[in-house]
Amino acid sequence: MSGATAPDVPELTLRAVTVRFAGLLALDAVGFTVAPGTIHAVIGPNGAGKSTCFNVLSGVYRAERGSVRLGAHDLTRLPPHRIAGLGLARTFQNIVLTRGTVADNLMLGRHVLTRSGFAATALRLPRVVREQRRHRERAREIAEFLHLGAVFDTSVALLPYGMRKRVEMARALCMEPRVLLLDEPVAGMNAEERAETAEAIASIRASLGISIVLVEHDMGLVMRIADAVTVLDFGRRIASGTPAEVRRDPAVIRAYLGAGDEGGEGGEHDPGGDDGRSESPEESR
Ligand SMILES: Nc1ncnc2c1ncn2[C@@H]1O[C@H](COP(=O)(O)OP(=O)(O)OP(=O)(O)O)[C@@H](O)[C@H]1O
Repeated sequence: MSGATAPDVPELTLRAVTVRFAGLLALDAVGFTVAPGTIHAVIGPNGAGKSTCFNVLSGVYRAERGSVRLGAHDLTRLPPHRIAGLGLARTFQNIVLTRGTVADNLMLGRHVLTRSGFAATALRLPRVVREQRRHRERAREIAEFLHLGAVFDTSVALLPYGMRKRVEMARALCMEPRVLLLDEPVAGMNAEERAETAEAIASIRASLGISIVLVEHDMGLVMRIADAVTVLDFGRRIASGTPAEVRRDPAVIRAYLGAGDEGGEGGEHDPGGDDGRSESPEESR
């Protein structure tokens, strides 16, 4: 299913990560490994700890205990910009880009890779101009890869919601990450936009061979494109395995039915179990 893994994509490992907010254990000794070049989904009912996990990975929150490693690098105590510099790029759940053109936003993603300092840039030295041109060409390639080539010079404010979210994904890809962290990439999208985004995520993995960590409520999407799934509930890892394995796991079914009891129907938060109540991956296609 997956294409070749890029040669410099290392394993990403969380070991026994614990995060506490004023006595509440948001993550309780959670661990999992993202194998190079795979799509690894982190799922669970509301409040399970998914966003906390994401924020630990990207350096926004610091683990009280445990560790995060990317190959030989210990990321546990690094600030977000150092983690980004080591090749972890993230998208944000609630960001909706409103300013500049698609190109402007993608060039922001290239910023971490820009060598020229402020003075050289201000003076527009020839090597700076060459470097900028190279970055712009690469940004255009990435835009085309995500079917944004036709709107490269268009203001993002004029684009439909789903496309803006894809610009956000392209911006993260412009950082040339080895691991891409996607925080609810299809939240708020209609069915057509969801399908396009699922296709985009699968082709990022297949064509670029990078690892993808996906936090997502849309179970149809997770079951369809993830290689491995970690399930959290109340800050604990309650299951892990392939999509087929976790959707059959009694602890997972129990966790989601519990969430369904509190919040009405299981709906999109349902794991797609075999009990007939669930939205199956096939149904949501
Ligand atoms: N900054 C914070 N301060 C205090 N409590 C927090 C903070 N962030 C998260 N929490 C709590 O930690 C627990 C885990 O929250 P988290 O947002 O990680 O869950 P989630 O699985 O992402 O939920 P959702 O699906 O609703 O986004 C929840 O009980 C939440 O209220």
